[in-house]
Amino acid sequence: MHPQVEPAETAQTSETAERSRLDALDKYRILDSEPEARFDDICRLAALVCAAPTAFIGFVAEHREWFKARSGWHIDEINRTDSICNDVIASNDIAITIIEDTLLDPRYCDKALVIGTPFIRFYAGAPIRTREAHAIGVLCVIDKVPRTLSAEQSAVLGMLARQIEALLELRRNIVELEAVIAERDDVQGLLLQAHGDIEATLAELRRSVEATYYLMHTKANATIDGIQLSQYFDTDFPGIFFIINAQGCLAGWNKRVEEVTGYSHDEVQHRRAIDFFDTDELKAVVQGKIETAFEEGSADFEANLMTRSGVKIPYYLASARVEIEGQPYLSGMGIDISATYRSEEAFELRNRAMQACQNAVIITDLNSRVEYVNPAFETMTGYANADILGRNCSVLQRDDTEQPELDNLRQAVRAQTEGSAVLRNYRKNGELFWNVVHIAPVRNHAGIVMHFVGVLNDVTEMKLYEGQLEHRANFDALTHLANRNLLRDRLRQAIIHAQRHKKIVTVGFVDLDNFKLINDRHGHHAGDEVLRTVADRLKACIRAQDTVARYGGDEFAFVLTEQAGEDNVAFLMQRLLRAIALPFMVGQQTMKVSCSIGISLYPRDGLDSDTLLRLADVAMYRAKESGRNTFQFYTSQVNQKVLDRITLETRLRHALENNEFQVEYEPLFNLKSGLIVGAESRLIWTPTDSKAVEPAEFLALAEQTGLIVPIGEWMIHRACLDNKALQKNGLRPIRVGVKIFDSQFNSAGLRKVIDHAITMSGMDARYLELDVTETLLMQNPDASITLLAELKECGLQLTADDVGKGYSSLAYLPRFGLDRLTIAASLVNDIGGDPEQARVARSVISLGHSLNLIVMAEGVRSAEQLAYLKANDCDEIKGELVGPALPFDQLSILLQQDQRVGMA
Ligand SMILES: Nc1nc2c(ncn2[C@@H]2O[C@H](COP(=O)(O)OP(=O)(O)OP(=O)(O)O)[C@@H](O)[C@H]2O)c(=O)[nH]1
Repeated sequence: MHPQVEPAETAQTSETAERSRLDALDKYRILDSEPEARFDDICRLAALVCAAPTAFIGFVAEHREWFKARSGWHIDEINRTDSICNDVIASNDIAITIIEDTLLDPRYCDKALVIGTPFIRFYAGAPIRTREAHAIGVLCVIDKVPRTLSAEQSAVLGMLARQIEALLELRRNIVELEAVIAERDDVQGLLLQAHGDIEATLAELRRSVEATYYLMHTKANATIDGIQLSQYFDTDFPGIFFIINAQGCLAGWNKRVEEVTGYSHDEVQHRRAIDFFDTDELKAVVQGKIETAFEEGSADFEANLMTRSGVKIPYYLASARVEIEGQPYLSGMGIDISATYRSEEAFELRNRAMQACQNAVIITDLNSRVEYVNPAFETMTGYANADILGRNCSVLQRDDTEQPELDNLRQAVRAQTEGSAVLRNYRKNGELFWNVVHIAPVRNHAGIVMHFVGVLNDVTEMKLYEGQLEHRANFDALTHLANRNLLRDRLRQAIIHAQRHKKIVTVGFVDLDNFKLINDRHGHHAGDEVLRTVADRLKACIRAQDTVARYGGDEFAFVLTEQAGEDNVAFLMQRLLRAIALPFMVGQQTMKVSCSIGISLYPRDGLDSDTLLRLADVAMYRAKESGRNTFQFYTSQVNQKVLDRITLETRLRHALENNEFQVEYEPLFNLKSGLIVGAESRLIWTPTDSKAVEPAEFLALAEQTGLIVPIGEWMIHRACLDNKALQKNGLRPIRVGVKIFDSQFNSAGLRKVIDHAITMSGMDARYLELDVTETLLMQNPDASITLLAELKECGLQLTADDVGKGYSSLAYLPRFGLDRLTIAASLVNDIGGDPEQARVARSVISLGHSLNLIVMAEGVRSAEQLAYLKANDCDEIKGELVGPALPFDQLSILLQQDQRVGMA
């Protein structure tokens, strides 16, 4: 181990790795390339799916990050030192890098792009890697607010990065193929030349045959055996020349024969022609050729000549029969075709590179006529080589030639540059498919463009999938209406149009009234059905060119253009309210639902989409406050009221964590003994920065916002803990009553909350009394019966509050498993004033007793009321006459005194 040399080695290794990464990046020729539609599409889709305002595709070069495509950002490149993507590249991690809040990360909190435009708070980057696994770029989405990505969004981002890699491979294929095709063109030139040489050999052969005749006839005494013919053939011919006699032996030859074979004159003399060849098999072939030439007049063939030293040289050999002095001879010639062989091999090799390319390859001439397609092209298009050779490659578009992207390719061909396009092409069987096409000119060694090469990638499936993603990102799955994304987009477009043409845009915000109850009573499934019905009705009322959207939950919104004035809008709103309020069937049940609508107008109320939507929402709140099932235009007064409500809501949301709630207890007395038998808990809210807020003011808001559920839970815990504390102090045990609010009653998990409160406090459950209003119980009596039975299993006591106020529940009351009834305070109040109401109070007492329930009267203010209740056998009372609600300490003192209240 040499620890001291490690850092230097590591530095060197990373420097080498960086060098090869930069080399790999160069191979794609992507830096500073023209914008390309496909990269732009991917970028836009990444932003849409990840619901991010900005996305970009960046490539990290030596000193800079350069952006190939951007959505929602307008910078071409940044310094590498400012780049967050640089870290993604450096980590060489294949996973997506997510920085949920850059300001909380010391590596990024002071980066220029974090503290300045575009103020990156959230960053997610999927690396783009080469086939050798070098990270060269990143597909990123960024946001101005801290956040994260869902698992699905991460998966889509990764998949889009893979698409970019496939596009890059097309570019790299092109770069590699350009070289291959240029070499192939050069080799083809050599081959043509070699074939020309063979033609020349044959011509020379004819000449030599004639010359041999001439020689033999003019030099009457010449013997031809054993002579070197070169002296008679003063020629530049680079090949060998020979004469073979009837015995198959060399009778004459030129000097080249000895030079090529390495045999001396004497060795060549009378050597059989077949002795210049290697194997017996080959010798037999050559012998056959010689015999053919003697019999038929000529023969030619290719074979390896073997030299004296054993080297084999490929030769093209041709011979013709001649007669010399009445004797048959063969006059023959041969040329070395090693170079041709090599060229052919090279040609084959280049062809194989294109054949093996996974992407479809097409080579055309300068008039776009197809010269070559590889097997992948055949598989992709269904066109075999023979179908398409010589045809214009526009055959792939059939009649669909008006595609704007085709101009990119036409322009590239004209300018003899690279170009790319996303095209609708058609297979041989007529089926449409989507292609990414990248083309480039191919230059020969003299720099002249001879061909164009195109590489095609079938992206049909990807296009379909992207279409689905886009649909999902823009439309609501339940109702198929536009979602808030698309609505905002449409609203922005409508504003631009209205600005140009001096028109009005109407923005409406619709919220269903008391929709929660539908879910609670009939289940989520029925709720969904209601939402779908409302969506259909809204759509039916609004013109097709306008936009209706599901904004979220039970909220809808619409954007209307071309509406002439408020009167028309008001008329339409009335129609809308009526349409929504019509009864409809869900399963076997008839249902009704109403909605509240808020409206804002461009340009009167606001000039941008965010403001208009916010103000329509504000107006909708006002419509709710005006009693629901109505609409309201935005006005500044509306704004003030709603602002007050929103302020209150914000404070209420923090009240629990700020410990701003207390509980007070109103004592309950037994009418016979006069002793305290219970205490009714009451919630008090005193915000830290203001005076106490009236329960009437905040409880309704807590109900509407759903905050009542955690607040109610806290109250149950507090009441149990306080009551147990009294018992721990040795006081006589009493019941503690807790009112259950509507949302609490309907929320899942009330039983769990109660179990938890009882266990945590250690109080015996029988000292807990839950008070539920009769109205609430009767909203869905069957469901109430089930829930109350479940709650009773804990051992607690149940009281029906406000009995006698309205509902006639005689059939149900016995089935609720109650322990007590409380006579409605309004009835008690009327005792002494309205005899009829007093009689109703008396009936409630009899009814309770007939059901074996304890009956309590609340809100007792006067001695007269007390006397009446006592005379009619009411069991328990509370009210200002006998004692107000008290803080825990004072209740404790009161219990310590355990005084009887005079009940005379
Ligand atoms: N069935 C169903 N319910 C949903 C869906 N999305 C949200 N909700 C429910 O819609 C209800 C929205 O209730 P709110 O608008 O807050 O209250 P509300 O009962 O309509 O009362 P107001 O708006 O004050 O009239 C909540 O109970 C949500 O759980 C959904 O996709 N399907």
